[in-house]
Amino acid sequence: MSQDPTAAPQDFRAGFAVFVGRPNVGKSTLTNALVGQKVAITSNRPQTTRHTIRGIVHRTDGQLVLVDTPGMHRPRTLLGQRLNDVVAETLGEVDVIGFCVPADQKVGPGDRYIAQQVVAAVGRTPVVAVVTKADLVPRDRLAEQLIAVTELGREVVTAERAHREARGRRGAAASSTPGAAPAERGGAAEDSAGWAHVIPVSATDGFQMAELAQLLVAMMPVSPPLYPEGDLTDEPEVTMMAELIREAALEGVRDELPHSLAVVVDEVSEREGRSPDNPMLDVHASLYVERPSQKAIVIGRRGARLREIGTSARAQIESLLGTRIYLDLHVKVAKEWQRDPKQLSKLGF
Ligand SMILES: Nc1nc2c(ncn2[C@@H]2O[C@H](COP(=O)(O)OP(=O)(O)OP(=O)(O)O)[C@@H](O)[C@H]2O)c(=O)[nH]1
Repeated sequence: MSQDPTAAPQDFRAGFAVFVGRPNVGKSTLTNALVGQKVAITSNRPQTTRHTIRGIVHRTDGQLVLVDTPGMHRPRTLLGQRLNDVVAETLGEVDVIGFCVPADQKVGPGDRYIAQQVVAAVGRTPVVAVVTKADLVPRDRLAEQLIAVTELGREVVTAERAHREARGRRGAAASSTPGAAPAERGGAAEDSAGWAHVIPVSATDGFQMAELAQLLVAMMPVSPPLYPEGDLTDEPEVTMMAELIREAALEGVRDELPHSLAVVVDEVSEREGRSPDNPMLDVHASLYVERPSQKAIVIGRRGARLREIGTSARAQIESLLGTRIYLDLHVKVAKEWQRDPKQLSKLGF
């Protein structure tokens, strides 16, 4: 990255943040709203975000690199297990974690499970509880939710602390060494019993978005910018294309397809003989499903659904790349691929 570190102010802060939470709580929308451009994929189907996609927030006082993770959930298949491994790995590499809970749903076992996982995984990384979709509830219900989320933080942090003490303070010795000063950054599991902050936001109407960005930047370490200005995402375009195709394929399908659909972009090539100011890309992609019945769903009657998927994905990819594309889609059955490590690796999981 060719950034001149001397150009940044001395107290500039930069680092990584991740949003975690149940599927559909608004993590991708939040990332997009903070970054100001569509980088992660949103849809009203749970778990469209499978790959880690980063958006970068550039501010005069700092830079936030947002890592968008898949929703954490209880592992059921090997795929579920891998998703959780990715989440745990990501948690270990960031400077702050945003634990997202929607304002319009009661704090439930799913939220508690994730809160426990986060607190158990992070050690001294601060956790900010973000109450999303604040626009969906009246003020009094928002206040109740803030109290419930604060209470959840106290509960899981206290329990985790007790658990660590019971294990003979393994790993805690370092943090109690004078000078280690985890208090400086408000480590959730170390200092106060609870989240470092609790903040309500709405990504759709912009409520508290600037405050959230400021809060997160303030929690970054002092550092020169990590990426040059202008970079909105460093996710390879091919992955973005696959995500857009996957999103189009899931749209309007009500069964279990989300867990059974993977998209691989097999080839991208420039169409020959086009003028340089009007180029065109040929994109060949495969949609992998688990069973022939699912293949039929994706293809639809006489290929009608697959054509719709192609049209919708093509429009999205064209607007992403700013180039005309020809999109060629094939649907393939990869039997039980969710449980087969070899297939998983082939598909990039
Ligand atoms: N009213 C309202 N809806 C929101 C807000 N943020 C997200 N949504 C909606 O909630 C749904 C889920 O949002 P996503 O951003 O895809 O959720 P996610 O947590 O990234 O979901 P996964 O990718 O499944 O983990 C979408 O239909 C969004 O439009 C918000 O602030 N207000």
